[in-house]
Amino acid sequence: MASVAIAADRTAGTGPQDAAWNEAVAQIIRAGQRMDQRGWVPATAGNLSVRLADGRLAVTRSGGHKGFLTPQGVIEVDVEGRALHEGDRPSAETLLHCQIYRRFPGLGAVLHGHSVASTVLSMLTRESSLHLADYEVLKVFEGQTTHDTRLPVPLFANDQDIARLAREVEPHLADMKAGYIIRGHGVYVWGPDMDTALARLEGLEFLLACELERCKLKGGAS
Ligand SMILES: CSC[C@@H](O)[C@@H](O)C(=O)COP(=O)(O)O
Ligand SMILES: [Zn+2]
Repeated sequence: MASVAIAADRTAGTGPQDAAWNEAVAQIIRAGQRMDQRGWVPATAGNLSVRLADGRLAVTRSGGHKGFLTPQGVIEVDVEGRALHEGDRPSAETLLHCQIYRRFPGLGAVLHGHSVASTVLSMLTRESSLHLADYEVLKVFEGQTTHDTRLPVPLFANDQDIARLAREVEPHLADMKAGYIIRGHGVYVWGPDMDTALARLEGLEFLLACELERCKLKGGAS
């Protein structure tokens, strides 16, 4: 992924200054732009994070537009999701990112977006998962080698209490192959690095868009 120029004069309290941190910030900015171009982060929706090789966590600041991030829009948190620099307010959903990093030690990036397809499809069914089957693009997910498979994408009730939502998600995380969806809200997807996480998000969103089209043609949810 190409680098984004990082301003040298960071303001106090916005995080560390070093090459690895700046690269993580650049990846988050680029990914936010990509997600915005695809219409997956309307208004101030979505949040993005990177885990650096030394274990530091870089996450988007709460409330900003993720398509117009600057270096000041990315801040450092600890493994519990607490800002390390006074005055910083990390994403309201930081706990969900931290939970995923804790569960998967090799993980490098977590992405959350609010696409139309994930929002609408998750509100059309009462099932506890959406199922994606027979699509070639399923091979974008880890361990998938054929279209001839059926991947569940778990659905969880939306909740403004993120700690409670994290407790709902926790028992299911280890088995997830393609991320998960919060009903009427959006998707969480991850990968060993930002490029892979973005590819998986793009794959999942493509598949959800296909499912939405099929629903429209059939006149109901699958
Ligand atoms: C447009 S409101 C969206 C928020 O409530 C939330 O779901 C979200 O994705 C962004 O929150 P943020 O705190 O900026 O990371
Ligand atoms: Zn959200």
